[in-house]
Parts: sequence; C-alpha cells; structure tokens
Amino acid sequence: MSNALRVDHDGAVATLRLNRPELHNAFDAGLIASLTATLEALGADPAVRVVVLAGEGPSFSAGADLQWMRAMANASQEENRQDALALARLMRTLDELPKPTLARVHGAAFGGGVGLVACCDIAIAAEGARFGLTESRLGLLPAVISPYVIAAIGPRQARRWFASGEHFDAATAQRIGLVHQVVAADALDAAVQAQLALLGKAGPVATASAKALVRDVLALGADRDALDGANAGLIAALRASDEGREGLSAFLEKRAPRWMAAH
Ligand SMILES: C/C=C/C(=O)SCCNC(=O)CCNC(=O)[C@H](O)C(C)(C)COP(=O)(O)OP(=O)(O)OC[C@H]1O[C@@H](n2cnc3c(N)ncnc32)[C@H](O)[C@@H]1OP(=O)(O)O
Repeated sequence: MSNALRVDHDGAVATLRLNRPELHNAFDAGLIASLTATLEALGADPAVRVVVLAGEGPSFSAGADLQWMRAMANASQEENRQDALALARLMRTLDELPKPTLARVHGAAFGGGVGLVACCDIAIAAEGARFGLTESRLGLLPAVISPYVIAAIGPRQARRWFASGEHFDAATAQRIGLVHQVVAADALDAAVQAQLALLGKAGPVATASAKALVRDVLALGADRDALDGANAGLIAALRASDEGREGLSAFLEKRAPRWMAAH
C-alpha cells in the first residue's frame, strides 16, 4: 500500500484514511489503484465488519489531482479512457462493498471526493465542510461518478450542481441527501462512533444484503415480476440463514443477538 493511504483496525472496524494532506487528499492514478485494492481486500476480510472512509489533514478529499489530470491531456484517448475506467472501478468497488461503509467528511469534498461520499452507505459531515461538483468549472464533467451522485441526490438536484459547479455547505449537502447528518466539528468522531455502535447491533449478513437490495430494486425498476422474484428469494434465504434464525430467536427470547461474521 502507498503512503497516500492509511488503514487502521479497531476491532471489526477498518478506517481508511486518504493521506495526501498537503493536496487536500486529491487522488491520482496511484491512489485510485491503492484505494481499490485495499477496499477489495477489506471486503474479503471476514474480520472486518464496517469500513470508515476519512481524510488526513484539513479535508476529506479535493477529488481528482488536477496536476495529474492536466498531464493526462497529453496522453492518448485510450490511456484517458483506461484511467477513467480505473476511477469507475474504484467507485463501484466502494458502492458494492459487501459490508456497511461510512464517510467521515470534514473540510473540502469536491468532484471525485463527492463521488466517494455518495458511494458510502452513511455519510456524516462536520458543520464547516464544503462541497462542490466543480468539474464544469474546469471544463470537465462528473461523468464517472454520476450514477452514484444521482442515486444519492436525485436527477433534479444533480442537474443544478453538475451544471453550475457551485460550492455548497454541509446544511445543503444534508438537505439534498448527500450526507445523512451534520454535527459540530468537535463532535464528528463521537457521531461516527455512535453510528458504528448502531451498525454493530444489526445482523452482518442483513446489513451486507441491504445495499444489494437497494441496488437490485433500482436496477430492476419497473420489471415487477423480476423484482418480486428477486426479493422473495432474498427473504427466503435470509429467513433460513443462521443469522435470520438467531435474530428472530433473540427477539422472541428477549435477549441480545449473538451475530456470527458475515463470511
Ligand atoms: C472525476 C473527478 C473529477 C474531479 O474530481 S475534478 C477536481 C474537483 N476538485 C476541485 O475542484 C477542488 C480544487 N481545489 C480547491 O478548490 C481548493 O484547493 C480547496 C477548496 C480544496 C482548498 O482551498 P484552500 O484551503 O484555499 O487551499 P489551496 O491553497 O487552494 O490548496 C492547497 C494546495 O492543494 C492543492 N490542491 C487542492 N485541490 C487540488 C486538486 N484537486 N488537485 C491538485 N492539487 C490540489 C492546491 O493547488 C494547493 O497547492 P499549492 O500549495 O502547491 O499551491
């Protein structure tokens, strides 16, 4: 793993910290590759139940490294396409990680940094956090991150923020659905811990399946037969699973559930 990424483990919680603080954690090809590989490894590690994404220094992430982007303008179209596909793979890996993810957002979250926030299941921001889908101001577009941002804030909001590239504050990020909670900067870690404690009460298989459920519902959309079939199959499997049996028994026996690992 490169120095630009740090991973800390605290019990079943893995915290990934982008670590290019002098550049507000802007990411280049190396950091994108390292983030993707680390997420894939955490996703497959049965000892990890939850992944927190955070930034070292003054910001969460200022998005793509603009020095790198400018240099790429001289590369071939195919190299640029492969580069963009690597970012797409990062976003998808985070979005589809088979365990809950939480973004801890402070300082700046711009461009691809907003994409990372949108790909996490839960996002908590500090009051002073600043956001922007600034690509249009740079003559670019938030194309690769668009599926995740549009899923988070909806098409109407996306049209405004994609077009104008305006900056917005944490209260606006909460209002449009990009973050779930905004707290004072000195309460950010406590709010993250409180959310982690809540996630710890839920069944690991159920929480891992929850995001797949949302994704399938959106993907299958109007095909209600396919959707009903997929959801019925999911519920049938969960009911008969060790976790489903334990969750129901624990409730009926008035005790706390004893969850097993998700894998
Ligand atoms: C598909 C994805 C596309 C994208 O993600 S496009 C990129 C979208 N991102 C942005 O538009 C953010 C650009 N950055 C900024 O607007 C500002 O910066 C900040 C709000 C993040 C911070 O402002 P302040 O506190 O005034 O600091 P500072 O002096 O502007 O930045 C400190 C150093 O950080 C470098 N830096 C900031 N963001 C990036 C970046 N995204 N790529 C490369 N470098 C960046 C600066 O240039 C500077 O560097 P030096 O100290 O050498 O002058």
